[in-house]
Amino acid sequence: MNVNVDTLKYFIDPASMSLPVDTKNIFGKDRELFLEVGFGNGEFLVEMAENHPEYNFFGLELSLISLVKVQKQLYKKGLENVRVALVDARFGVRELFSRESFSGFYMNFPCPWPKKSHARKRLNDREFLTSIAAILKKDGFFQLYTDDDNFAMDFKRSAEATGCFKDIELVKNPQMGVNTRYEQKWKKENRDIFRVYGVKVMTPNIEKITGGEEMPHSWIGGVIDIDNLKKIINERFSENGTTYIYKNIYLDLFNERYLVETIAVDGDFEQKFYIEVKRKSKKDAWIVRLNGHGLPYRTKAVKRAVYGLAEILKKGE
Ligand SMILES: C[S@@+](CC[C@H](N)C(=O)[O-])C[C@H]1O[C@@H](n2cnc3c(N)ncnc32)[C@H](O)[C@@H]1O
Repeated sequence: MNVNVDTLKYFIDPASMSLPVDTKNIFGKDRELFLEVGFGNGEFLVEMAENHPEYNFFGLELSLISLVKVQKQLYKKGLENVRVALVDARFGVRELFSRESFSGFYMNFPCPWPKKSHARKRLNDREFLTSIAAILKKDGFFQLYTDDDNFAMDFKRSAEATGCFKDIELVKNPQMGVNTRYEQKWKKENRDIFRVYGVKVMTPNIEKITGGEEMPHSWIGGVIDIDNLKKIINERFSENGTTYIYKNIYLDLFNERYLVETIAVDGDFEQKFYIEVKRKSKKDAWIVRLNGHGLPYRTKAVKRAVYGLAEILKKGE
């Protein structure tokens, strides 16, 4: 079965909607809501959704293959109470949702990234646990399963450090499992399994890098100076923790426009996208705006890249 219009109903593209995601309306029915991060083959997400039609479930994944697989399963089973998005959970948990919108957070066998050089990829630092605390309701819970004792201990320590959770516990080889592919795999190898659990008591304040629905754009009257832009291709512009670089210029003669391939980085969140510079003959002006295909999240770096490009092109005015 290929992905079709029906399987796509489960897919949410948060970059193309105003944030936070309207979790009360995207399911059609407002029910208590649970989040799973890194659902992989989706055994847990699908089983939970099937066993609990009274709840809604949201899943975040980085792997497109996993996302497609899960959508097919949901469609086959006719489930209506799940939505999935392709997004890095570090960004997604912090940026996509309203405060206090979930009753529970699940993460099963996340990649442990044991190498020191990969530490930033581990989803168990204080920053990540603070983001989890922000989106959980009071008395909501987090639950982690992992085969990696260091990962489990760091997750627990980070949860404690936030001051946002109570009843935090780390249990070795708990009676109940989650029966995912990775749990089965590690159990076959006789590895120990760890469960970390905690209950939310306090909502922290989080500073988000997204916000507002505004689509950054700028008008330039008359002539633009493309030569000016060519001179700064691959130059790095940095300001207050944001960076942007214009990588390439493509001329689209047919549509009287340029597409400028751009990379924008907020902290360690990188996005690649196109800024469109299009002539509007009626106004005898050019508009500089985000290209609608593959819209990025409108972070500070993305907005600065759009307005910065307009300034560079204006030099020909
Ligand atoms: C080891 S697999 C576990 C899959 C499944 N939960 C299980 O127990 O079988 C880890 C999963 O997390 C996903 N993942 C890794 N980093 C992620 C991130 N930053 N955000 C969202 N998903 C991520 C991977 O794509 C992969 O599917």
